Amino acid sequence: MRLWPQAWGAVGSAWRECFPLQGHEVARWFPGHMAKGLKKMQSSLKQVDCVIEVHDARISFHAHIPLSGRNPLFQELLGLKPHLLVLNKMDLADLTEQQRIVQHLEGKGLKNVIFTNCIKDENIKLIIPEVTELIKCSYRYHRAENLEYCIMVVGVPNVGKSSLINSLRRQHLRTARVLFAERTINGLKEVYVCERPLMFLLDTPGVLAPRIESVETGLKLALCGTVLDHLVGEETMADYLLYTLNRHGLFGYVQHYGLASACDHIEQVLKSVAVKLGKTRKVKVLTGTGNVNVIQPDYAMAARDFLRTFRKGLLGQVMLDRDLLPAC
Ligand SMILES: Nc1nc2c(ncn2[C@@H]2O[C@H](COP(=O)(O)OP(=O)(O)OP(=O)(O)O)[C@@H](O)[C@H]2O)c(=O)[nH]1
Repeated sequence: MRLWPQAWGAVGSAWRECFPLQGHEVARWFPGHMAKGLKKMQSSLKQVDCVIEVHDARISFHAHIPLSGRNPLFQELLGLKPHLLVLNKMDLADLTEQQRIVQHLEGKGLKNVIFTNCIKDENIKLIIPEVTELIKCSYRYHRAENLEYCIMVVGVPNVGKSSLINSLRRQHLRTARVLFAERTINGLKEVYVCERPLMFLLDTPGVLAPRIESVETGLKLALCGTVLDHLVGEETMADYLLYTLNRHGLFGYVQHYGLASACDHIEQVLKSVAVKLGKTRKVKVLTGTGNVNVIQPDYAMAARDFLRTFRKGLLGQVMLDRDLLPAC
């Protein structure tokens, strides 16, 4: 829900112009355990006709950052394959500037882009015809004689790769009958998704670019559930979320939590959230007369709820990359 600040008595409020990023070590948030997954993907690429890269639509501008940064060979092979970019979770994204996003991505060489919602199967039917066309227009090397298509689905963790595969199966397989025994290629599961044309998708583990360009990018990825929240810190993430919502004029949180007004101070917001949810905790305080138990708002629980509510889309649709949109 988009409301203007004055609706909540915040007339004249100046929202923070920037978020304090110092003191955060982004490298620590993104564990380097992804090399194994990359290796499996790299060795399977020769048996693949097309790559579907899935990204979170809320961070569309980061979609041109190659997943494969560390491994030039993988990147090279990936570059030879037809490529479709799926910007998923469109239901959670503010797509007011969809046209400009698509133009920006085209400028970066990403010409085939489809926005999807895998929960409601929105735009899913566009994928197989697009992939088929891309393969038909490409050179398949030694696979030219092969009548079945093998598509690799890649993307950072939690963007909806498995959901996309399930959604494609829902849309294209009329029968629950298992027509093909499950196969694996280099340990990656191959899933039957379509009969005509005969198409299999290769599910891959979520893989992140080895180096995240900035703390702010790290925070955006974290808000999208790409890393475990506790590695970044729920309260830091909640603060970055509040900063973003206020800057974007998204004050749905005020109504959702029954706050008196919009506010840019995370501590105050989390306090109100905790009180509203009845989340308190006992803390021992040392006084002159000994230990006393004091009831305090549970800020950690409140931060978790704030993030969960945002991820369910209950605080409004957001484009986390809005600041990166090039000026017209
Ligand atoms: N709102 C919304 N949620 C989605 C959509 N697609 C997937 N999800 C949710 O996003 C979460 C992650 O989806 P997965 O399909 O497990 O993502 P993944 O990319 O396979 O995750 P990894 O295996 O960790 O790499 C799940 O809770 C899904 O229900 C979508 O289009 N909209």
